[in-house]
Amino acid sequence: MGQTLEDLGWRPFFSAQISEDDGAGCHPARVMAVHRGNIAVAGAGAMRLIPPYVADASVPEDRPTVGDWLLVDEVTLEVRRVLQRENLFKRQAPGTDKKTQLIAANVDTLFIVASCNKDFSTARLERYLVLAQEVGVQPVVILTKTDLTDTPDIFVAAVRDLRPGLLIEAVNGRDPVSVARLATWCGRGQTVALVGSSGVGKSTLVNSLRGSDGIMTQAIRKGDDTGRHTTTVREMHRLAGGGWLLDTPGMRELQLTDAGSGIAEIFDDFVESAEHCRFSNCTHEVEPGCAVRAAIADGRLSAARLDRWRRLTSEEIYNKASPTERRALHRIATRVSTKKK
Ligand SMILES: Nc1nc2c(ncn2[C@@H]2O[C@H](COP(=O)(O)OP(=O)(O)OP(=O)(O)O)[C@@H](O)[C@H]2O)c(=O)[nH]1
Ligand SMILES: [Zn+2]
Repeated sequence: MGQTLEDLGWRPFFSAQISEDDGAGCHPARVMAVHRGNIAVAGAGAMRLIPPYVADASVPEDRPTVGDWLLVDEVTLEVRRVLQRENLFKRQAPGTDKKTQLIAANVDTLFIVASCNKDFSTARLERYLVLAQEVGVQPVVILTKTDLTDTPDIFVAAVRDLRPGLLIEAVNGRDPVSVARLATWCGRGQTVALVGSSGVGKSTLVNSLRGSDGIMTQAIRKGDDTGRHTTTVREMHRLAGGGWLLDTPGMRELQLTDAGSGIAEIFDDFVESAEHCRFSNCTHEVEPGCAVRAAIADGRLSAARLDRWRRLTSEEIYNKASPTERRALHRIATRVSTKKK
């Protein structure tokens, strides 16, 4: 195939992690797909299926996920170690044990997809921006279905208001010429991932970006002879421009977890304002001397954003809570709503 490590996204951040001791008998390879019993890795040589185990893995984060760079033993094909990641998408499995699931690693750009129609929601976009912030990945908001509105500028302006300097592209996802403007982030060795709610046009975008399907994914499928449905694996798709796309159901369903610092950064104006409230535990609802309500009253802060900030903050508390704490939160929530009646 004549593929180089650079084509796969290899760069100084990773090569700097290889020491002379590592040198002999092992080589770097990137995880192109994760199946139930093995992982597909690609390096300077051919794609191979290898066991997913790492000898001294103790926490889930030590295990390889799609997008990871590994040092693989040339003879035994064992994974010696997972190289330090530029970033990592993960989530807590639903249920009580809250096991950590790794979704994807080493993503350069997160496409946050929204459509120019009634489904458009800045609150949702804000959640994804928090996620990008938390993971440490560059977000680009992609507004789709520009062909279905006479006023795409209104949508673009609404997104621009969320955060100064935010990268925004408005496209008709079905038109390859229009989608071509996303090429900047999809070039050789670049990795992009995609989030956005159902129906906004992610698959359409993916199809336009992929052009004719990559040889990579076909090679992986051939090795996966169980005929398993593709949604059970996580894999990278080759893009026409030489980049890589991570599009998995897990990626699409990502929720905010441990997003505390991300929320604080996006709502830094609220956090700062709240420091001037008379009471440190001010809920900014009824308390006297509330600096946040004062700022809203004189137009420095927006009431709609206060609402979103509250929702994100309370959701974060809920996500971090243990099952017992969650039950307690439920009780409090029900008590509050009955009191209001
Ligand atoms: N007119 C127009 N239609 C679009 C555009 N993008 C997507 N669509 C249509 O919108 C519908 C939903 O698009 P999908 O690409 O399936 O949306 P999705 O985000 O992948 O949805 P899920 O698979 O549910 O996550 C399809 O009928 C697409 O043809 C666009 O830019 N313009
Ligand atoms: Zn207050």
